[in-house]
Amino acid sequence: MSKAYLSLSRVDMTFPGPNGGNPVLKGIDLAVRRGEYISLIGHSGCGKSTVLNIVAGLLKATSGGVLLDNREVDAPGPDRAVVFQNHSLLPWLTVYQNVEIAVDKIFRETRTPAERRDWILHNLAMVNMSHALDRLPSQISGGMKQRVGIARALAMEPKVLLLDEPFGALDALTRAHLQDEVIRIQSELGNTVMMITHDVDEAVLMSDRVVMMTNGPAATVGQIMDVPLERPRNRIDLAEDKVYNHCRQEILSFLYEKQRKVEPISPRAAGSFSKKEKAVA
Ligand SMILES: Nc1ncnc2c1ncn2[C@@H]1O[C@H](COP(=O)(O)OP(=O)(O)OP(=O)(O)O)[C@@H](O)[C@H]1O
Repeated sequence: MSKAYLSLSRVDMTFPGPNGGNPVLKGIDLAVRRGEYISLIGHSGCGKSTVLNIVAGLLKATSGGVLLDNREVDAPGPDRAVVFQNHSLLPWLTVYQNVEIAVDKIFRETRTPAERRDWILHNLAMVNMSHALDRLPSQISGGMKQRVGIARALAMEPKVLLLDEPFGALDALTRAHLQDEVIRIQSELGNTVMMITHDVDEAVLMSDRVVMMTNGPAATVGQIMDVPLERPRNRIDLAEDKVYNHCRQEILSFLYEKQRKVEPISPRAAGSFSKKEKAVA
């Protein structure tokens, strides 16, 4: 593998708590190439968002470190843009203004107002939102809000795009549509992307590699799978593709055989189980 652009080395994370705290991550090692699209998949609560938040600089690892383009990550910064499952648009600003606020912050010193305006319009056009520039978030659909969030992230020209279940709250058709748009944009721009997902098909369809995490506590990287599918990828053709189905199978086997979890059927049936699932792996 060529030199890592983003690397996590021996990352441990223990949240404070009784009896020495809650060890969530243990010895996470991961090297991501420039322009690579990787997905993190694993059972609920295993620590995927914690990994992403450490890369974003929103959380500090208990030990170990993160390097991005040879610089240590120790705080949030504009070189890492995050898109969350539930959009984080400012409700009192229009679509245009929500992107403008990020662009002005980053490029105020280096680009003229006209250049910044063109850049905002360009990024909103890329996600097909040019028709709704003056609308407020309350006046657009969930899928449109996610598009604006993606445009805002892209407009920051981050070194890494961090996507935390970006399509998780969308209906199936909107989700498919937006996945295709992100695939197209990534192929045009060559972004380095780390995406969290629960969706096996989404992981295979979009990623160059899928990172499978073991169950917590003290979750780590259990397996990393290459997705050797040519790009551009077409979701309809892939349904019949042997390689695609093999990749799906590999993830399913990891999640439901090697890292199987038993979930209580209902709180009443759960008896003395804690709210979190009980791992039996
Ligand atoms: N700030 C925090 N303080 C204390 N514990 C936390 C904090 N953030 C996460 N945790 C705990 O760390 C564990 C992993 O959480 P995390 O959100 O990273 O998992 P996840 O794999 O992203 O889950 P999901 O798939 O359900 O979103 C959980 O047990 C959670 O309660």
